Amino acid sequence: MNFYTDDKTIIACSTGTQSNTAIAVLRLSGFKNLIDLQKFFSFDLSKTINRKSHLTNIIFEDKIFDNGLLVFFPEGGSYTGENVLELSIHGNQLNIQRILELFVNHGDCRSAAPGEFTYRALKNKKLSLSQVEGLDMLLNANSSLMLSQGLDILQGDLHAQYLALYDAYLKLKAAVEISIDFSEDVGVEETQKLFQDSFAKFFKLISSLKTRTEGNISSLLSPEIVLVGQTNAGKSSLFNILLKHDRSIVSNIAGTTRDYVSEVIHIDGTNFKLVDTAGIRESSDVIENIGIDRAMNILSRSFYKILIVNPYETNAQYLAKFTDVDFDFLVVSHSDKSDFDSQVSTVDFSKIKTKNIAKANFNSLEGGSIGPLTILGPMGPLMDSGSIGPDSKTAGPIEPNSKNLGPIEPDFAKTGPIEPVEKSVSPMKNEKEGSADSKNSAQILKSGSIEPSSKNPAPIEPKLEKSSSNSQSGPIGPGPVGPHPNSEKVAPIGPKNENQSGPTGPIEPVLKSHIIKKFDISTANNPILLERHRDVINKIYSKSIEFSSNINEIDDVAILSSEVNILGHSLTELIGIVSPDDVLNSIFANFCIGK
Ligand SMILES: Nc1nc2c(c(=O)[nH]1)N(C=O)[C@@H](CNc1ccc(C(=O)N[C@@H](CCC(=O)O)C(=O)O)cc1)CN2
Ligand SMILES: Nc1nc2c(ncn2[C@@H]2O[C@H](COP(=O)(O)OP(=O)(O)OP(=O)(O)O)[C@@H](O)[C@H]2O)c(=O)[nH]1
Ligand SMILES: [Mg+2]
Repeated sequence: MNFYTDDKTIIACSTGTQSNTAIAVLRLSGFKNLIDLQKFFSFDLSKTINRKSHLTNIIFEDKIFDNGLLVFFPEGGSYTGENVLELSIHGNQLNIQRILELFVNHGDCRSAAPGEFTYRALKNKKLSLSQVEGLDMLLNANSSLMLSQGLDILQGDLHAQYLALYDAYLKLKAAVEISIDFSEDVGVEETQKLFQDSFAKFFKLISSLKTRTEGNISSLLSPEIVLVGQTNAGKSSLFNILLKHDRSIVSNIAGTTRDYVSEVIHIDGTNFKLVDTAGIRESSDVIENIGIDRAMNILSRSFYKILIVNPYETNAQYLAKFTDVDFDFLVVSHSDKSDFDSQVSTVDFSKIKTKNIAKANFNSLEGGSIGPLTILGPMGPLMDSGSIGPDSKTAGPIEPNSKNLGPIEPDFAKTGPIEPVEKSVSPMKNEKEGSADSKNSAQILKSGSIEPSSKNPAPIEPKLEKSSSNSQSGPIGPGPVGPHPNSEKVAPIGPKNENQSGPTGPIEPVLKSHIIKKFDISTANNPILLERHRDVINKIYSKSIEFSSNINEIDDVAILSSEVNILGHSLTELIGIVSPDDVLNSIFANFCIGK
């Protein structure tokens, strides 16, 4: 952090130096007296009213450089905590450069390094470390989720929660100290109670923060929707259908490789990267495997995974490659063809794990249509919804795990994360249970997907719900061909659903509503988007579990005391009392000049 060492006056343009704009704001911070800058202004600086704007010419040695507004923020009451002068000038880039040079050459200033105003705000305790991280998130956000969380953090919400945790920690530490000093006077039982109470409060706070670190959070930061499938499955057709109404916001993503194409689509305030993977045309196994590896890579980091299968050109070996992938949607294309149903029945879907299935016609003039599909034959063990109606799994019972978070439960260590609701009842999403373990899956299915839930949400697309029944989607018998032990339970459209018709409609809004619904559910618990915070929170959480197991062996207070200190160290890291240089460096790495 060597460029932040002096306390010279710094100056920069805070409104960007890329293109000409109507107005640009220059900021100077750290000068001793405003009056010392008089030579640059026609306005009499002794008449300056703090934090009010004054019209002035910017001058030097009889030459007028520009006409603009100045605002003075006195030391202690400014963004950086130092004396700050803001100049709103005309935003021509040459004008900006000329005025910056004027101050640097004649005003005892130097150009600010990127992030230096904010660094001074941090140094002068105008911002906490996490507020700086929030600012970074806000300034570099690419979704409304990041914008809102960045602002929340900047405004100190998260910091306040950390302080509450720290406060609970100090009480816990006090309880440890009391037990060392007074345990004989107070009595073992009393001491233990004090301990447990203070630990319970602390643990409650850290647990609720920990739940916000669960799940694949990095996939939410720049969420990708990935289309995979064999050549001619219809991936590009679906890609175009989904992009159709988003052309204005569409942009090419830099860094895409030749083997996939991606575009940004904007759904409900969030930018998603829609990725069309290339079908593999080469006959060589080696090349095909490279292609599949790449698809796997993209899939593993993606937010929403769509598998497209053309039942007329399906290769069982290809499908078998994806048995470990948890798809969000399986779309069986070419539903417009006459012998579609019988063709579908020839495909072995038994190894595919997906949350939703639909048939689709990508070839229609109206932009593609989607409809319910019954897969006749063995179903994938983890499929839980056969139509595009409301996802049953989004509303099931919450995983029993979540109840285990009480502080002094004996088996914290086993306490799984509280998954977002969708995950908790969707067996395929339950990574901890091992998605390939059919025994586990069967158990989860029993409790998760069959139970009709009172919490079932309203259908996401009510108008689609009403649409006419589809002759191709008749009910199926109880796992007619399926040797799979779960086939009866997972049969998406069982014989009991006499009137099962499922919605039929345009593909674009239906898929988008599924995608946004998953995004809403995944972000409902306000996940902590800062990786550093997640790491520290998890560290504190596991240390507290270790700590809790020692509570009952209160005799060895020395150990307890040293453990509580270790806990304290991680906490100060979280709060930013101790900020090692590398932490500061990585936080400031993203800042631009003028911030
Ligand atoms: N013109 C301008 N706009 C801006 C900023 C700025 O520095 N200048 N900001 C910069 O990023 C953001 C706003 N953040 C700011 C935060 C604190 C203070 C400030 O003067 N704080 C004082 C006084 C507070 C008060 O009077 O309520 C302080 O905290 O002591 C100013 C801007 C966005 N817009
Ligand atoms: N009849 C009919 N034709 C379709 C349907 N979906 C796609 N097609 C046609 O199938 C062909 C292949 O579709 P694409 O969308 O290019 O397939 P892809 O999966 O992108 O194929 P690759 O890029 O080679 O991996 C095109 O001629 C489409 O018009 C459908 O639902 N019904
Ligand atoms: Mg294609």
